[in-house]
Amino acid sequence: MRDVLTIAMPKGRIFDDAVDLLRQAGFRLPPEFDDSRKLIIDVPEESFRFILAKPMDVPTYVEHGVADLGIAGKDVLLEEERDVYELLDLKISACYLAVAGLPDAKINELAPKVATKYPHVAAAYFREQGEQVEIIKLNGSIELAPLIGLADRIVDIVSTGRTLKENGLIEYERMVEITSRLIVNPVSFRLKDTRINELVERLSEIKSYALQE
Ligand SMILES: Nc1ncnc2c1ncn2[C@@H]1O[C@H](COP(=O)(O)OP(=O)(O)OP(=O)(O)O)[C@@H](O)[C@H]1O
Ligand SMILES: O=P(O)(O)OC[C@H]1O[C@H](OP(=O)(O)OP(=O)(O)O)[C@H](O)[C@@H]1O
Repeated sequence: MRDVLTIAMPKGRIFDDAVDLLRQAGFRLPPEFDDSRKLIIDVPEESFRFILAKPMDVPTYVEHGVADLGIAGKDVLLEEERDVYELLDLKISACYLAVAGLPDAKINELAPKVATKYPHVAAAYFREQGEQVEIIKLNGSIELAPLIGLADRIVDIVSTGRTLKENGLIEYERMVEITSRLIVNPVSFRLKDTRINELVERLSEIKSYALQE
């Protein structure tokens, strides 16, 4: 009997891209993946169990071993710093992290305030730049912060750039490119290596096929 692999999937933006990728790799995922509120989806024909989690929580499930594998944005992996291995860059849900703010902001603020959903990434970035900042953690609508005077700058995800533009903000610095990654629990990787390597191989084949095009 094949080992069952439990995979933590991020709900939201990445989900559809991740499902498409698994289907392209030849895994038969039932219609529940297209429209369902279920948080656990078993696919016995493929010996998979999927758990549907908040994107920021995926590495937590994998670190604790309740999921063998997970799909998470590089932004989440940088912020969470969990004890997991990154197996593959899936090259889906591409975006980047940037420092942004108002176009006419004063340059020499003393310890400027930085609003972000990514306090650890932001703190590490400004530390490396030798700049002292005060980090303000928000959970969304980050672009509001400079508009209403809560912060001088923001560190946030940019994809099309539309949110910055429509709120009259500009990008100061592009920090790091983001794509989604396949991550694994280190113990699962040892115990279920055959199945996990097969999954990685099938996903890598699509990647190389896509690159040839
Ligand atoms: N334009 C984008 N904005 C935010 N995240 C993006 C974008 N494009 C791709 N991503 C990827 O999608 C992930 C976030 O997905 P999503 O927006 O569904 O979750 P979330 O913001 O954590 O959820 P919620 O809005 O429920 O708090 C990020 O971790 C990032 O890797
Ligand atoms: O460059 P764009 O294509 O405009 O995408 C970037 C925006 O999308 C995300 O917000 P989200 O929609 O997740 O809402 P949130 O503010 O609730 O996090 C992100 O935080 C930016 O605000």
